[in-house]
Amino acid sequence: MDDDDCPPLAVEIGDASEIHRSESYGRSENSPGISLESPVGVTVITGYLGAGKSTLVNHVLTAQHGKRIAVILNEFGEEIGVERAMINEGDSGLADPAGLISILWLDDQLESSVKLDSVITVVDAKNLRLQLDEHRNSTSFPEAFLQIAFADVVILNKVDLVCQEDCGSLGSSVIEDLEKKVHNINSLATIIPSVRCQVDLDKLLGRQAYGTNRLAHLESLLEDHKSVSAKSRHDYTVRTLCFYEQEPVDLAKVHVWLEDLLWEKKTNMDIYRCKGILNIHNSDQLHTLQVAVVSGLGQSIQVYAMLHQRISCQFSLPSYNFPDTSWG
Ligand SMILES: Nc1nc2c(ncn2[C@@H]2O[C@H](COP(=O)(O)OP(=O)(O)OP(=O)(O)O)[C@@H](O)[C@H]2O)c(=O)[nH]1
Repeated sequence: MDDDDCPPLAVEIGDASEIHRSESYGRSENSPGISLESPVGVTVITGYLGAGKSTLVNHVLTAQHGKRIAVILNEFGEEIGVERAMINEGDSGLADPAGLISILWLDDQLESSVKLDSVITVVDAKNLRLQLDEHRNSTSFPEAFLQIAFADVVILNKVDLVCQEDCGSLGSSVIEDLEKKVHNINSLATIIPSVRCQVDLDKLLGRQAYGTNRLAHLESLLEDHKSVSAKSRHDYTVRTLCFYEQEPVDLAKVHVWLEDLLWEKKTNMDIYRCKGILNIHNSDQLHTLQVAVVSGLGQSIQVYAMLHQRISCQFSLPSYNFPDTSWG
């Protein structure tokens, strides 16, 4: 197995305060004390046709935030650079954010000048239901699933079209229902309802969703979704599933488990994204886990989270059979 093909390793957390000092969302003249050496954060904005991506970009570019922002447009049709690399991944490459994530999420040791910060998916509140329903008679999932599965933040845009006027009780229940649909696919995504993507940019930029050292953030994210569990064993959509283990785990066993799941594909499922925190035997440090996998088309699954040995997965099979989680 090449190094590149190796399963992801849990990363030891060093002195967190030290790490935070050297990390930033890009370089800002208004951020004294931030190292000029820190990589520039890259936020990937994705979403279905017409959902409001350009509207969001315009908002980001015109809002007063003191950050210096560059936009790279990846429009369909101009086969250059990153886009060509993604097209070569397969015919869904353009709308599936996985290809772009794999290009931007680089090993720290490569000392890249850019760093993947987070994936933001804009969805159209009016059409989301239709877009998700498209898969019913298909063997693969429409892009809408993948875009939500990879999202750290989902902007539920155009809520004005589903709740008229002041968004009374009927409107809010429609929004709650849509939020539920999104969380069924990806329970760890932060959902922000919006009109014309008018979202507080502090909630979008600099999230460090792929950071290996934001322990408190990751822990509270996972804790909030502790209740997510394998409720339905018959579900044909992409979804999230959680595992939780009380006792410290053996890192080697976790590696084998991940290998079976991600590389050997013993479950015959595709994994998109894993996040987690591990309490390892004989280690006085907690370990975090971040995985993003570029998968092919077809049945899909997403292992998402571990909280002290808790893992959640999004999956798409009529029944599932995860490798035994005896990590102790
Ligand atoms: N009613 C309503 N219209 C919106 C909202 N946000 C965006 N729009 C409109 O929706 C249309 C599509 O918005 P865009 O921002 O161009 O969407 P996009 O995702 O960039 O579109 P493509 O690049 O074609 O995929 C435009 O006419 C916007 O003005 C919203 O919250 N409510």
